[in-house]
Amino acid sequence: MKVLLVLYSAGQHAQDEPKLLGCTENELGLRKWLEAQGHELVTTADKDGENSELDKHIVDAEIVITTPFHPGYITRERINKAKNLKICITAGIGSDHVDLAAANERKIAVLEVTGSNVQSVAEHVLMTMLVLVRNFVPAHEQYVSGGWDVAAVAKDSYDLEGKVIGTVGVGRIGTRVLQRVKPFNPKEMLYFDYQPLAPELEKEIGARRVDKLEDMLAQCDVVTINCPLHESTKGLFNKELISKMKKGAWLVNTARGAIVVAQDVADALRSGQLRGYGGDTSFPQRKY
Ligand SMILES: NC(=O)C1=CN([C@@H]2O[C@H](COP(=O)(O)OP(=O)(O)OC[C@H]3O[C@@H](n4cnc5c(N)ncnc54)[C@H](O)[C@@H]3O)[C@@H](O)[C@H]2O)C=CC1
Repeated sequence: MKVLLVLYSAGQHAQDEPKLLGCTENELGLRKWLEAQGHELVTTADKDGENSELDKHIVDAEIVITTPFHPGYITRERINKAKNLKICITAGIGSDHVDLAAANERKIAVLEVTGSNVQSVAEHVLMTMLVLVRNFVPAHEQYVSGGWDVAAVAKDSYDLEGKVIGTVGVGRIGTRVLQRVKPFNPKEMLYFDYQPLAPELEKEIGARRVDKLEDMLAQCDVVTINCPLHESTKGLFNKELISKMKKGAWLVNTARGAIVVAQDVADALRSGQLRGYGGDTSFPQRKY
């Protein structure tokens, strides 16, 4: 079988740290094993534009593996060209870089490594909440550039303690976020999801389910987005939904950039409707 691996190139960093597996140099540690099984492995970082290596090799590849960090976008056009494609694997979580409808029509299986980095994301969410609420970045920038106007920093610096925190999506990451927020003594923790938490877990965490997203947003000081990007979450946080949030709330979106409308977030930050926004992903994912 021909396996096409689309990863970022790490250069010297790959040599510095051989455990940095998600790069073209270290190839997820797959080459030796795949070749021993008689498969062909093609690895590339070149994924954009019609003449990319991805476009060249997808034509006869049977398996494509890519990551959300340097995603090879598997569009309908590419799927149409990929006559032998049987499996798209996401070396991570979130397969929105694949046109799922087109893959489904062709019966191409789309698989991901469920649970693979959920702790890292939950910690990242907590870090982002603290950094935003504490007004850390402006304070840091001010200090390293030689200034120190303490009042300018202090007037916008708060604690997580006593705040209402809500998550959109309470799957593997959302649950871990709530578990990590709990020791900070929030006033309340809320969640919006189609699926309720198991009653014992809900009780253990001390979170409350809210049936309507808008109702949850109206109560939250901090909102964290932990649902997948799909047809009904694309552009979900637009001007209208953001206007339903509590004025001056913080929004943390480590899920996917396209769940928010970037311009509407920027406008809300300027108007003060949002006090801060923290992201971890953008759309399209920024090039290296
Ligand atoms: N920044 C990063 O590096 C990473 C980001 N992610 C993102 O986080 C997302 C969630 O990951 P997991 O928690 O592992 O997935 P999961 O499948 O365990 O949980 C997702 C939850 O979202 C809920 N959901 C789906 N649509 C919803 C909607 N419209 N409103 C509210 N809830 C909704 C589901 O019912 C489910 O409970 C991934 O799909 C991915 O986009 C995941 C890993 C790394």
